[in-house]
Amino acid sequence: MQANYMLEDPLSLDRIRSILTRLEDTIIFSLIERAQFAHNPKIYERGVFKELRDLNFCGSWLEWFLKETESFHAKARRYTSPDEYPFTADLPAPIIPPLKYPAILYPNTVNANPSILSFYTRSIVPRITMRASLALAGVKRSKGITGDDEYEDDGNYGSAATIDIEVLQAISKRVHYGKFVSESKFVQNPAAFIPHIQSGDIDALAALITKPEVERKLLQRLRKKATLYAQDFASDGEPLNNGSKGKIDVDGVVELYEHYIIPLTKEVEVEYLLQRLEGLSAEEIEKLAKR
Ligand SMILES: O=C(O)C(=O)C[C@]1(C(=O)O)C=C[C@@H](O)C=C1
Repeated sequence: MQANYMLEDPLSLDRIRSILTRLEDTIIFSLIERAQFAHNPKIYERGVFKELRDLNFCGSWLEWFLKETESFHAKARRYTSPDEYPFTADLPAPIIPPLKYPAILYPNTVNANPSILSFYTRSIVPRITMRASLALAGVKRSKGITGDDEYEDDGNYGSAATIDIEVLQAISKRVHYGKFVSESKFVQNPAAFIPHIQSGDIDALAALITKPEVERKLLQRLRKKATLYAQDFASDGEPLNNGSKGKIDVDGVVELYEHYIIPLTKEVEVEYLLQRLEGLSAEEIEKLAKR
């Protein structure tokens, strides 16, 4: 959570959207970092590393990195914050008492991390690392090394997984902010949502939370930002026009938002709404509807 979040209205939609906008920068920059390395598909497959099997760890290299990193962060109470969601379970307890956060969200069990991990490793990494893998193929071909697999593997398993975690955490935070967006929309007009929550009408809820104009502007802004951040600069700070395609595939970044991040945020928003009345009495719901 932002340090000043207690001072402002935590459910102001403008404030929440400004956090989503700031997270765009974090996501683009971390994708640029990941794109410097080859795909390294080996780090996403379970049981490949003998060294992990020797540690009795049966997950992938990335899963091992997640477990180790999140265990450490959990001790520093990272996951007691309402906008932080770990990818692994059975984490250690914080060694210092949790901060007291005001209860802004309605209690819920919505967690999109399994979907995030799956689309990131299966679709995003291969897409954004294509250039690094192709460059590596050029080097290996010139050295006379053959074999398609080798083109995708630069051996930087630690660096790649470290950045993967940064990207995953940033996407996770962004997607789960959908809960705050949803709560904000719900409290502005509970009566509009309540009948559809009660009938479990997912399409009607999705229609209520969807704002096409906000999405259109977001994608436009994202393309501009990604184009700018992908630009290479000469030592004097002038943009380099050397025919290089830049540090990242801009279309890939826009597609990531269009096809995964925004739809998943909307899914989180709808799932959150579906749980929004759980445990409330008929009288409490009626009172809410009249607000
Ligand atoms: O800003 C909102 O109102 C949101 O719900 C967030 C978001 C997004 O993921 O960026 C999702 C759905 C809307 O159609 C517009 C944008």
